[in-house]
Amino acid sequence: MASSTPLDSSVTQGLVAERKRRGVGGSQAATEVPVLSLRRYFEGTADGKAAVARDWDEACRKVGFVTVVDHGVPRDVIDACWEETTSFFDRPLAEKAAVPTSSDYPYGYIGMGMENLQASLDETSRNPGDIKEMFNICFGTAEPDPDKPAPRWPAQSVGMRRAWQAYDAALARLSEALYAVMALALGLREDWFADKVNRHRNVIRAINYPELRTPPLPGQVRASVHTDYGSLTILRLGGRYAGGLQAMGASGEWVDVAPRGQDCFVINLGDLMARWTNDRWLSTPHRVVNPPQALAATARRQSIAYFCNVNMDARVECIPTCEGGRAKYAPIAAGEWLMRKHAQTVAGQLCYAVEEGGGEGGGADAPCGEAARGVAEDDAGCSVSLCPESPQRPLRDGV
Ligand SMILES: O=C(O)CCC(=O)C(=O)O
Ligand SMILES: [Fe+2]
Repeated sequence: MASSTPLDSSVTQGLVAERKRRGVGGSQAATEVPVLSLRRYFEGTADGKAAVARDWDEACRKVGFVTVVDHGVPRDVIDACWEETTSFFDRPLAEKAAVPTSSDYPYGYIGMGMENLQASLDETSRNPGDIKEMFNICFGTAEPDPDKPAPRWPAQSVGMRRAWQAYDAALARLSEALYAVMALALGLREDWFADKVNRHRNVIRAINYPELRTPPLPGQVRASVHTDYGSLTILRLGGRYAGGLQAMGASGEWVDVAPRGQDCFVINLGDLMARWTNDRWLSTPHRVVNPPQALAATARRQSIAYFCNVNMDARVECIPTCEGGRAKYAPIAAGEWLMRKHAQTVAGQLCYAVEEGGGEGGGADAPCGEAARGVAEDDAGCSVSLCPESPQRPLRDGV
């Protein structure tokens, strides 16, 4: 089903025009996200691998999204991570927010309304923040990576650590297979990406989209329109209402990305892969719209995004097989691009403090140490205080 809403139609039209200007391809009407089985890749024959690579190439040229089945990630690993994540989000706000995102730790907890993904496309965006809360972690690799901060966990999270670590290991293996598929699809040696990801900064981002008990603010959605920043994103979707994810087609039409069956991952490419491939492959704009009004009060949604990020110092420049006569983008260091985009989406949002029950104790320190104002209560009786500079409103009263 394709749809568009008037509220963000100017953003959509801007994206369509900008992509036309850059000569970005894609289907005129991307009606469906293709389904791709990785079985033949894992079987290991040259023919099977080449067939998977061809299908991958076609999906990435036309849509930028692909649903992957036969992915090799054990079901119990996925389920354990999923359940630990739901339990985490059910905990009191003060516990969740005890590990906040900050300028020196770009992972951790990001609360309701604290991120506006649309600002990653347009820094001047003053949209209300997205209606979701998140917890992010980056495990890194066994290779030395001195600038990488160690993972920070909330208190009493032994089960969560174990489950998330297992998920990270399994998804990192899947990402290695996908980098090999991508290399073959681009006519490169199968291990072409290996030395660009041996110190990868893959991130698990768990997202809770709570039930909507009161109407959202005008223009406020679960996740505003954006493109992902890195190389690829491996998404697991679910909850009582798993719908809402939409991808933008070449003419600005919005297409529902519906997960097929239970055991699949929805995968989309990010900006660095579009730059690397000189826009042969699409970093497709997408968003998560709100559930229909009639379902909103029970429509809790959860997703776990696994963002595959290459080495921070990897130089991303047009892959020779993609040049086609002219490289469109200047080379860029992957880390620089990723951190710039992340900072835009939480600009002015990092200065929040949390106090349990409105009183003392148990709360996280305000990362910026500045006086805060604008307090709202969450379900667990916690209060969230926003920095005076914050351009966006606290949303605890909006959900
Ligand atoms: O939750 C989803 O389905 C998508 C989230 C997303 O696009 C993102 O966090 O980049
Ligand atoms: Fe995304």
